[in-house]
Amino acid sequence: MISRKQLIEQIKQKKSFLCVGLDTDIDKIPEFLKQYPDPILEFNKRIIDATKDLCVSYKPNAAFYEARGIKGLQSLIDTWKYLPTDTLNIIDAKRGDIGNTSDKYAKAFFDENASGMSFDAITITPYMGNDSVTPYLAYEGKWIIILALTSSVGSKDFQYLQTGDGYLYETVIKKANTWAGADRIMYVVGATKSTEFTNIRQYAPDNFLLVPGVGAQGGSLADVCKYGITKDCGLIVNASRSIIYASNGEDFADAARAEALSMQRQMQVELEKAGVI
Ligand SMILES: O=C(O)c1cc(=O)[nH]c(=O)n1[C@@H]1O[C@H](COP(=O)(O)O)[C@@H](O)[C@H]1O
Repeated sequence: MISRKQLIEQIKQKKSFLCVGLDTDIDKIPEFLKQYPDPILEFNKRIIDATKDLCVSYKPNAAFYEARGIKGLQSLIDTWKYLPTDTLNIIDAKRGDIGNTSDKYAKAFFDENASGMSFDAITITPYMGNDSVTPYLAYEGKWIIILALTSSVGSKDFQYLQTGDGYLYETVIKKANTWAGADRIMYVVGATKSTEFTNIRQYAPDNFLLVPGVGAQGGSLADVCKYGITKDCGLIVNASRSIIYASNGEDFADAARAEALSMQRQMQVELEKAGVI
């Protein structure tokens, strides 16, 4: 469990707002790891060991684990057990369903006694509304991270539709703000949408924004910070492939560290510029 205050402290201490995405793909990890009983877990452990002083968050994407069935679920559980307790550990599950089903998703990812996992935060699709979100909020201290404006090309299909109250993504933020405060809700905003950050900050001045889309998707960290950083930082920037697959040789963990270090250094500059540290 990690509170807003603890998250901000971590950011100041590590001079970083990096989230390392554990989108671990059996077809992309180094060959030599295949000798281990669970190559995915072995890969994740080494990535975590190599980056944990440089990042404030980890985000395994559930799809990469679920795609492997029972083996994958076990890797996810064991990865969760290995995650540091002081980082914000996000399950990127992008769930959303009617209340009693959401109850079960919340149990699956937040209740260690039920499932063997208890992440600090979960990504949620908001389109089924209030009752699809409230079951997660029943878990005290846990975060929900609502998709607002995604990094994907397809974001224009729905998120930019005019609702009469602005774009649909703006309506999502305004509505979700009535469900809980900035100590429980974060919003996903893609790094590829950096020019929208000024606008988004009007509706979400204090919320942390989870920002994927730098690295492999081409978003710019400098632009994200220019428009989105706040006095408390207010940003968690995710990179998955550009860090974890920086090399697919025996040096993969060192290469991941080098990539994470380069991002952390840029983040330190931005934190200093914004007066956060
Ligand atoms: O919710 C997310 O994390 C997410 C939202 C979004 O708008 N775009 C996006 O890329 N993501 C996720 O962020 C990660 C990005 O991975 P890389 O492009 O490899 O850095 C993937 O796990 C995506 O599923």
